[in-house]
Amino acid sequence: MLSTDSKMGNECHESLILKLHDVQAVKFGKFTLKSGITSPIYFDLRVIVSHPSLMNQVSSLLYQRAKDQGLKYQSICGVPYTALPLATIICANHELPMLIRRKEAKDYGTKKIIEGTIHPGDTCLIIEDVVTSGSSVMETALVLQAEGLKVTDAIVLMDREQGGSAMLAKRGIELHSIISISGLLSVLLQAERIDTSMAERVRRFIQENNTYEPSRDEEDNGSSDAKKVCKRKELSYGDRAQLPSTHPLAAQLLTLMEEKKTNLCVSADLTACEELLQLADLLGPHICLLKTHVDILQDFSPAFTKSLVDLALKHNFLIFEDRKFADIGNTVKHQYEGGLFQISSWSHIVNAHAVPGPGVVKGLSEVGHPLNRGCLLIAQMSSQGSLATGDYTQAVVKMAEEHSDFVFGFISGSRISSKPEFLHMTPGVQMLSGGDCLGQQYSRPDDVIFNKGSDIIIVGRGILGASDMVKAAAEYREAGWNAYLKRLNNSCL
Ligand SMILES: O=c1ccn([C@@H]2O[C@H](COP(=O)(O)O)[C@@H](O)[C@H]2O)c(=O)[nH]1
Repeated sequence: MLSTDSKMGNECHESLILKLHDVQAVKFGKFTLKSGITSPIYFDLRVIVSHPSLMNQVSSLLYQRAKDQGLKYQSICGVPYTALPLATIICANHELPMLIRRKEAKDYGTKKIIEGTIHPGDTCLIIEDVVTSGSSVMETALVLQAEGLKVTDAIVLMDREQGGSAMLAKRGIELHSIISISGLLSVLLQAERIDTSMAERVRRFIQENNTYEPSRDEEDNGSSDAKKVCKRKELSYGDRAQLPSTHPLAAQLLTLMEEKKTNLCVSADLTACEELLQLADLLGPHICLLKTHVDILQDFSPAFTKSLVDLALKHNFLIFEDRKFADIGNTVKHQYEGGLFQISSWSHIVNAHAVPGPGVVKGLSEVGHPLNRGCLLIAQMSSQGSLATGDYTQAVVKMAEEHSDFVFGFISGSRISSKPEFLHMTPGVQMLSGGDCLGQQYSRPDDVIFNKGSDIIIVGRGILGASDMVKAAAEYREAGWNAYLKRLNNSCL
């Protein structure tokens, strides 16, 4: 048993998930869907109308999610029918104007398709119970848009993670979900409502039945995000290692990635040194980087760092201490070089927030540059509500470019610099998108590497929480590498 909090996401909305199972809003077995496909899982959220406390709980979660996301909207519309009463509760409780979409226009009287007062130019928030392909949300959005309303976001109780979010994103609507299918399965598994074989069957079904089909244009160029950065033929990791402007440590990393055929960084968030060393030895052949949080180790000793460095040499990976320095230059110098951990003596890579200004990089560089160490700047974060966006992210890119003798890349959700000498590393990666209950948000390896143009996937609980960590690491490695190859093959001239 690992001493990590790898099952942390499981208590998320646990009581709600168990209640939904109690009232049979989620069922397991063999169900023939409208499309003719046989599914091992079935959702019928309509039943919750008979459970007022559940209706209240779901409505307040939907409202809270919009609030947490900082969404600005003037009205709310529920997708008919199940989400209609949910939208009503939200609007009544918070005195918000509601719009009702009719499924068919009345053939008498006003012939209206939307009931309520429409103010063209206003933003309307869509509420939905379950999203599979996203088509119901889209239908409602189109009707609202035809009336001159803006639709930028939709909140859904359950995302089946079968492509709805990608389809809606392509059409300019961001989908925010309360429960992901992965979170639901973990809770029901832990509560012994289902067994591992059922959970696996559902996971496989979800993965194999993605409804989102990228357009020809997307297939050719990556998604629209990737298209934005695809201005010339993409260089391979190996080619980028050879560029004269590439930092020597970045060159070493890019070279070993090419040699080992891996762009996987494992986030070894464990609290016991021996377990961490065992993990490094076990997963070493699959990874290019091992990321640590040395300050969560309960039994840290200098001997541990020596053993870790030996394993890095044995398996040819680099060590990245995710220290996130964020103080004035003089202080970070001491934090990096001294104290109990003496990070600069064993960690090839560290990272820093840009908040303090360039002094933080200068301070770290005074220690790290003579040792041939390198630094990543945190330009974006995977956590919900992160403030590292927009102009801040751009300012971080500028800071990196101005200190490229020490800074060689970013922690970011996507490629944010077009300079091939910079590396992009993305945390918040799991096989299924979703999140934990403390704000972590997950994207899939393919999305991160192929669509968003990042270089390295950072995976923690997706691997640490698996019953067979080596198998899981091999799967993430394959997914990340295949996405990279797909990107190379699709890059434009
Ligand atoms: O924006 C960020 C920056 C760092 N992290 C770190 O990555 C891992 C993610 O662990 P998971 O178990 O895969 O969620 C963890 O060490 C974070 O401190 C991040 O998640 N997001």
